[in-house]
Amino acid sequence: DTGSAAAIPINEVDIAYVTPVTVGTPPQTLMLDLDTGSSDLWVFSSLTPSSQIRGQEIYTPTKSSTSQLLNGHTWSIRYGDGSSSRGTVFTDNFTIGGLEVKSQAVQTAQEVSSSFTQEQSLDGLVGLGFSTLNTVRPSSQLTFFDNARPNLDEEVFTADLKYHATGTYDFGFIDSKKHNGTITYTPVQPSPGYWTHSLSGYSVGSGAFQSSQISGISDTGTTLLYLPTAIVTAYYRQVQGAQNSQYYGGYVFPCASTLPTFTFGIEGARFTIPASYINYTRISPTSTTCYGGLQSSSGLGINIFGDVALKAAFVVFSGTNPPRIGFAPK
Ligand SMILES: Cc1nn(C)c(C)c1CC(=O)Nc1ccccn1
Repeated sequence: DTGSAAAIPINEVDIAYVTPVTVGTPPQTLMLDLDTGSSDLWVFSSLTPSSQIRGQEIYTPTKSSTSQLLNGHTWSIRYGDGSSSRGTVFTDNFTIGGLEVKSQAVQTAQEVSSSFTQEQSLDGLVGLGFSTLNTVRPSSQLTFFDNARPNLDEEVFTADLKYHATGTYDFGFIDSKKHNGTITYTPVQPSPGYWTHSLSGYSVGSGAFQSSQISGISDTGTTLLYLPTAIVTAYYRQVQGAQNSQYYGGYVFPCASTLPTFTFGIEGARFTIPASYINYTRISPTSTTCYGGLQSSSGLGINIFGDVALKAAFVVFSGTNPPRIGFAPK
């Protein structure tokens, strides 16, 4: 089997991407954020207090003839940015881009934090990390990818995220039309459950490539690129008027600044992030101060290769044994 579905930016700065999925019988369509940085599949639902819903579509298990309560099971997740959700669990038929998993664990939210309520175009998440991270108790549940894997033509899914445009997620095949040239693979450390791998180094603008192993996670559910402070200060040193603002919680600069590109290495391959991706957003609609798409990871305890980096490549998440991740130009 294979599947292919759109990755649609939810706002004009690509803060997140959503993908249409269907749950239940007859199918209920929701727009979910496919997130390689977590492993819970949760949705806004008929069990979510209406005070916490602002325009999201919901899954109503009682309207589905194929839903089954997973008795006595609950879940609770907190993301690195402080957002959270929790609730109960049903199993039901679940499809992404024509690929169906029967009896997928669908985690129904009974509480979501304010940042999820405020994200009106996001109806939940599909965790595509390793199932070891799943928070359902007393028995943890498998991700959509782990459930689909035995039926997939190839044990892979790919992310082709785009800057200010709709891209695709493919399951079970590598679409050669979506990338130019070779896919460079590098090993993934599957513990504790993120797609953890190393960059082989970086360069700023036309500067020399600095070889250094930088370990981090490729996370489609995180907007920006978070790297060690030394790298980030070297980058913004090239930007007139840039500063690390306590007030705004990161590097800001005059929107009219000319930003350098940022290049990262995967083994011997090089991927260049255009300056436009790093000129992320104005700090407020009328401001001439802009917030950077490259920020320091020092407070996070982990480096995160989020959408700002991933949209510069065609990315193959390979569930083979051992797992690996591949990057190709596009
Ligand atoms: C670890 C981390 N620290 N900080 C500042 C960020 C943004 C992260 C990553 C993160 O929280 N990603 C996320 C959030 C909600 C849903 C899915 N993914």
